[in-house]
Amino acid sequence: MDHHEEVTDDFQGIKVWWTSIKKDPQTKSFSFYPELDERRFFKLTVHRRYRDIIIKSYIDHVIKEGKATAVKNRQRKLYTNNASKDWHGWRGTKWSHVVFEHPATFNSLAMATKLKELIKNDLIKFTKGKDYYAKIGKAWKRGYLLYGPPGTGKSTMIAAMANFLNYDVYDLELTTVKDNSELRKLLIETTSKSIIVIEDIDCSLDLTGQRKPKKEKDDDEKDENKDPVSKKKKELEEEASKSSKVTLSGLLNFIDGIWSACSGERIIVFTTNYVEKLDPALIRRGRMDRRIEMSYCCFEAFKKEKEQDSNKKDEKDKEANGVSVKEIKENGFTENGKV
Ligand SMILES: Nc1ncnc2c1ncn2[C@@H]1O[C@H](COP(=O)(O)OP(=O)(O)OP(=O)(O)O)[C@@H](O)[C@H]1O
Repeated sequence: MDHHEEVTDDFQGIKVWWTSIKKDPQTKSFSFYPELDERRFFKLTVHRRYRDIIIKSYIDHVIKEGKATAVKNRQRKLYTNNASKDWHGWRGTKWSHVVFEHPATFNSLAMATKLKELIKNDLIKFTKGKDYYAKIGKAWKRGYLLYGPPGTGKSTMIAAMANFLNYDVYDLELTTVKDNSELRKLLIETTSKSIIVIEDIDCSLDLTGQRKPKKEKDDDEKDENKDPVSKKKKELEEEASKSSKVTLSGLLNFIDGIWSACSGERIIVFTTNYVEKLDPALIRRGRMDRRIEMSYCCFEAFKKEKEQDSNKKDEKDKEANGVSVKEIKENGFTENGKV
């Protein structure tokens, strides 16, 4: 707002006036930073008879709305953890970030509408649950397990969740975390209003809690048939990996423990392609509040996809010829709704 600009607001039928005021410095001393000497404030004017209501309720309401708007307008971030050798030194940080700009939304996600609504309601309930979690004495956190074959939209779902809630995303790569103590330090540094993601949990930790990089695991079978040099190299690598461990119990304890001590809302999402490989302790209720199966899309979801494709095609055709294409071509479905 400019100097002396005025806006009005309405609160429970009461009209209030806000005026922006700028005051120049009283002293005539010379300053290299003149703008720091300038004083700006807002004057609130209201009829005398509403003074009590405005002081008791309106000011709180304005502060709350202000905070919500700041959260909505802030640039969200996608964090990835650095290896511990990069944590120290004057430029050292535990997490690196880029601006999070994934376009996925629940609208663009091809999935049964009922399930989408269920997830959205669950998320909304969670964000409004501050008092509830405080009352029951539990950390304000929620765990989701997304499982299903590759390419069924698990990562897309996480992006849609982050966009829906306006949360930051922490992509925690466990294969670069040496031990439980490093994991603890990383988790403590996460901020509230964030989603912590551990993708392909079955590849990052095996059932004994030992780390194992995904690529290594995929190559295991091929390596068996290789020459003795490769075999020896693999043995040495395995030895090295054993000396640095993030255990499953460590991970679970931190999730349950650390965040009870930290205030603020956090969601943790695990993804896996092989739910049957996971330790039941990881996926029991209380640790993973919701388990969501991502599968090849049902009829409803497929229809949505086709509609979107058709809309995109419409736009393109309009650009090219000035005519719209209405027809959605028939596609093959099986009777149980899977494609
Ligand atoms: N249900 C879906 N709705 C919209 N797009 C989808 C859906 N499923 C997959 N896709 C698209 O397919 C691609 C792969 O999806 P995504 O990476 O989310 O799958 P994933 O289950 O996380 O795979 P992986 O297990 O290999 O990590 C993305 O480009 C995404 O847009």
